Amino acid sequence: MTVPDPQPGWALFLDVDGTLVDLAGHPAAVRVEPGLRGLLENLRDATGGALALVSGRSIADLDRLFAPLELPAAGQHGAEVRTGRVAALPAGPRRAAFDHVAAALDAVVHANPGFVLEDKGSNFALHYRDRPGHAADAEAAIKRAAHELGDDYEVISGHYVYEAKPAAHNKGTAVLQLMREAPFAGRIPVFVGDDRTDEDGFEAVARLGGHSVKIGDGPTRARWRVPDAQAARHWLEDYARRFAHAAGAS
Ligand SMILES: O=P(O)(O)OC[C@H]1O[C@H](O[C@H]2O[C@H](CO)[C@@H](O)[C@H](O)[C@H]2O)[C@H](O)[C@@H](O)[C@@H]1O
Repeated sequence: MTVPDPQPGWALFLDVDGTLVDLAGHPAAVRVEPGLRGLLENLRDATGGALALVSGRSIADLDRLFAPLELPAAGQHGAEVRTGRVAALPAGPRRAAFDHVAAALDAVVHANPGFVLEDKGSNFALHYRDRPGHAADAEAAIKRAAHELGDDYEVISGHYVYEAKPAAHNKGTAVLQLMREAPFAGRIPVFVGDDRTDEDGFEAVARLGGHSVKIGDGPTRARWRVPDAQAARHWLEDYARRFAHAAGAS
């Protein structure tokens, strides 16, 4: 495990699936471990509020998952960003095209029992975890969806999932946006994540002179690495303990 020496004045950007919660067979089946909400509250206090969830999930989904906590967050891979309590979709989805694409993807799910569709508002995710032999079908369906949604949509892949998302936004653009605002501005950004989409976050914090921590194996642009999500959470617990009274430090 190689991690940066904990310092006061950090702003923390935390991925969710595979980082704060362990992966599960279905998006709704993840378990928020006892103590995780408390850890997030302690980290929020230790960073003077500069703690954000940066996820592929929608912000509404994050709020449901971590209720009653409503933290600063970036959802849908940066397509929506919230500081404080107001969420905004920077580029409103074209509803008619969205409804048509949703119906087409629903038909794909019906034809492929085991596929799971998430309509997140700006992004569509098509999960094939229960039909791993049919990844190509999921990819083709999401490619058709992205094509129909327009040139400004792209396809990304994650753990047994293909997603159609606005190309202009990613976890890196979300970090840069949050870092321009209080209470993040002026702090040293630290991004922790496990997945390919977290690489944009790693790159953004590197540009700002911050730290990037990759969970698990695999190629990465992150500077630091921990073996698994549990090790990352222990490291974050240590940070919260050390700087429990450092709110406002920068
Ligand atoms: O950026 P993240 O917070 O890591 O979110 C990425 C995607 O996570 C969810 O899907 C993944 O986790 C599910 C639950 O463990 C798992 O069943 C699925 O196979 C994974 O792909 C979420 O459902 C997606 O919307 C996020 O984009």
